[in-house]
Amino acid sequence: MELSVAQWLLVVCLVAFPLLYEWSVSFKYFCKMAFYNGWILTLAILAIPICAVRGRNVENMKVLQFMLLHIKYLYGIKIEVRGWENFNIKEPYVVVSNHQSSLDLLGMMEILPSRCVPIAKRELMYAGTAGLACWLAGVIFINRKKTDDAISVMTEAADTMLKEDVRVWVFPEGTRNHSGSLLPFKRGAFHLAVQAQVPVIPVVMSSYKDFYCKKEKKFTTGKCTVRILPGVHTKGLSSDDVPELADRVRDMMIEAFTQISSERPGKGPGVMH
Ligand SMILES: CCCCCCCCCCCCCCCCC(=O)SCCNC(=O)CCNC(=O)[C@H](O)C(C)(C)COP(=O)(O)OP(=O)(O)OC[C@H]1O[C@@H](n2cnc3c(N)ncnc32)[C@H](O)[C@@H]1OP(=O)(O)O
Ligand SMILES: CCCCCCCC/C=C\CCCCCCCC(=O)OC[C@@H](O)COP(=O)(O)O
Repeated sequence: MELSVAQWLLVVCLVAFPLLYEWSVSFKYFCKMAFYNGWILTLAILAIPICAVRGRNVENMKVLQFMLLHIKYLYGIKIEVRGWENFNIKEPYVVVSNHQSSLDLLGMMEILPSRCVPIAKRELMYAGTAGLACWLAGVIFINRKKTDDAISVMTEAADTMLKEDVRVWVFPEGTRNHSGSLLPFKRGAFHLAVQAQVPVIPVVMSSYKDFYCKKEKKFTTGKCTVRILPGVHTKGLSSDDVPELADRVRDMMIEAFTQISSERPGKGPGVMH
């Protein structure tokens, strides 16, 4: 049997791809990340018409949550959640969490409370189908390059939280951080909570360094612990109290991060790049 050039190429690809995938840690990393983004963009195509029926509405976040929940199984990531009881508050609140990577979406979807929308950088709105799906689900977009704009969007959010019974999820580090600890906090989330006089609920996701490292191009299966900490009340606080509030919450989160990241013997939060 004679094979054509195209058939030879196909055979080489079919053999080479799995071999390369198994042998090269970084090839595997690129494939897994590309599939992660590609799969989310594809799921968004399905989510858009379902969400569009309701128009822009925070209830659509449930659709996205439901459609994204299976991804942890595709990647063999076990997520253990602790502190569910701390979400048992009927009123609105501000969730603040650490931000290591776009994989945080998995932990976020695992515990996302009802009627809760994340605050995201404006660039995400232009991420094709995912951006449109986020917009339809009521994600609040801020322009990080224009402080005044970002602040006025967040001030408006304080109003919306109370009027429409909405919770808000903020990454107070303001950017992804793989350093093995938490960056200094930006204060927007805490101004928001004080303006709306609602509690801040810190959420901490343990270090991914056992299974994911952007710098080493490593991405294997693994386990992540997500801890929901007790809410910190803001009743009676004013904007003068924001720096102290932000520092207090950050200290609580660093302590929890260090603890849940170093539970297995010989493991610590270490440095992840
Ligand atoms: C099925 C298909 C699915 C498809 C889609 C799937 C997706 C599903 C949805 C998931 C989406 C997830 C999205 C995650 C995305 C995460 C991100 O994008 S993180 C990046 C964006 N987030 C943030 O930046 C939040 C944190 N940032 C802040 O809080 C900042 O403070 C800021 C409000 C943005 C302003 O930042 P900056 O311009 O850098 O200025 P600062 O120095 O921080 O602040 C200046 C000054 O102003 C004070 N201040 C801040 N906020 C307020 C306020 N609301 N009111 C009054 N004053 C405020 C601040 O305290 C500073 O003053 P100070 O004296 O120095 O303290
Ligand atoms: C036609 C246009 C095609 C665009 C393709 C874009 C690919 C993006 C595909 C899927 C989007 C996945 C959604 C993941 C949501 C998580 C977002 C995220 O983690 O954003 C990072 C942001 O918090 C901090 O950004 P920086 O670390 O400051 O940077």
